[in-house]
Amino acid sequence: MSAGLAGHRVTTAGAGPADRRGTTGTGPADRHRTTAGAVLAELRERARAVLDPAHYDYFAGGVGDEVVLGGNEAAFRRLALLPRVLRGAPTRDLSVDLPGGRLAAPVLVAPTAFHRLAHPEGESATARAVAAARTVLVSGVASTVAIADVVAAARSVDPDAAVWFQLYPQPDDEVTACLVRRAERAGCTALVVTADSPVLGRHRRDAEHGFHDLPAGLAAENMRDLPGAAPGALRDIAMSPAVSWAHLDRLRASTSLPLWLKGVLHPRDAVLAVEHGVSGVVVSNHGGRQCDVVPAAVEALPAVVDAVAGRVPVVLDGGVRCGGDVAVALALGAAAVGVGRPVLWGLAAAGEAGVARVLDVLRDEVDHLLALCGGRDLADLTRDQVVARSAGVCARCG
Ligand SMILES: Cc1cc2nc3c(=O)[nH]c(=O)nc-3n(C[C@H](O)[C@H](O)[C@H](O)COP(=O)(O)O)c2cc1C
Ligand SMILES: O=C(O)C(=O)c1ccccc1
Repeated sequence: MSAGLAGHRVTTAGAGPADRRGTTGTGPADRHRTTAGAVLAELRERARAVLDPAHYDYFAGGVGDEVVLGGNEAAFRRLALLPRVLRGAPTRDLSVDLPGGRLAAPVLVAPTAFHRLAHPEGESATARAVAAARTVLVSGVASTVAIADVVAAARSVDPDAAVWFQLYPQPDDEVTACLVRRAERAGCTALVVTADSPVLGRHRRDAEHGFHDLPAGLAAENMRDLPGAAPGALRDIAMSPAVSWAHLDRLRASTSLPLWLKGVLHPRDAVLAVEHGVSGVVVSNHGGRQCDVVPAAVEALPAVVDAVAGRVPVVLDGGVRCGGDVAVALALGAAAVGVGRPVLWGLAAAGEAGVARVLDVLRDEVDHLLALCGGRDLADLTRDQVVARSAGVCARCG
């Protein structure tokens, strides 16, 4: 890496894999001019400009008064990292092994619905970008491309690409079982069960736009040809108000795939999840889309990490918008983070290349931060490095 600085040329030896890439539209020179936060904000604005306002607000919006929506990002701004010094390493290893796949960098793509609202190629474009970045796509049951085609798109880029399948347990066990078989047959390498949605959150923005249905030609393609519906017909994705640990047990018994539980905030639920045989826990408040009274995801993280006590990995999603957010979450004990909306903005703004850019700037910024914090690999980010900061210090967010 080299940069002109006050008339001098400053060179860093062995700056690591970041500088050998450049396949995703963010060349080394570009990296010196911008930040992940600025890139993600710009992509969001481009997405806002190209999307139907109802679709933009479906993606952007949250539940209730959107307290938690804003709180996820705000909570990261209140945390700072204390670097360790004189612990240098010429290169860094950002990879992480999780049940269900290896990530080249600790950022996976959280499940979000209806990617074809953002871009005509929908989840296929997302899957190709994620596979090229050698991380994991958690593909939602509410995808507008069938899961078999999502996995095929990922494997067209990398035959070893890992795609996980997210599902809501359906009130009819037979329907749930059929979805699991579909994910297995497609080649998914893990299942993610979302537990924070026994009922749907109430989204004011959707109500104001009258946005309740997908436009003609788009559908939740995984919901075709399921038990209880006519051939070719679509079933609705149902929420299950009576969902219980027994549903999780049946799911656990029905597949040999690693099972993740997503939407955990209470440490005792994390312990129960481990006792019920999950392979991993996702600390998440659904990006502020379900319950508007909960803490920020990063605020809930440390207690869950402590409760799980290393028995399974913990992933966090919600409000991750820059490399610093990733580093803070990892220092607090997350094995990796998920990003939701930034991927939708990249997809809407520039399709596959836009998603690639989101993943690339985040990975590059984490790599740079790890170097600044004296880390050789992600285990070198530890909780003692996280401290509170006074509010209002981020130039971007105020
Ligand atoms: C438009 C949208 C759709 C979502 N759909 C799902 C879904 O179908 N299943 C699920 O488990 N989570 C869903 N989520 C939640 C994400 O998986 C994730 O928890 C959240 O987006 C993370 O927050 P972030 O957007 O701030 O990164 C959705 C989020 C958004 C924004
Ligand atoms: O919009 C969401 O957040 C979500 O989780 C969902 C649930 C059902 C269908 C589509 C998306």
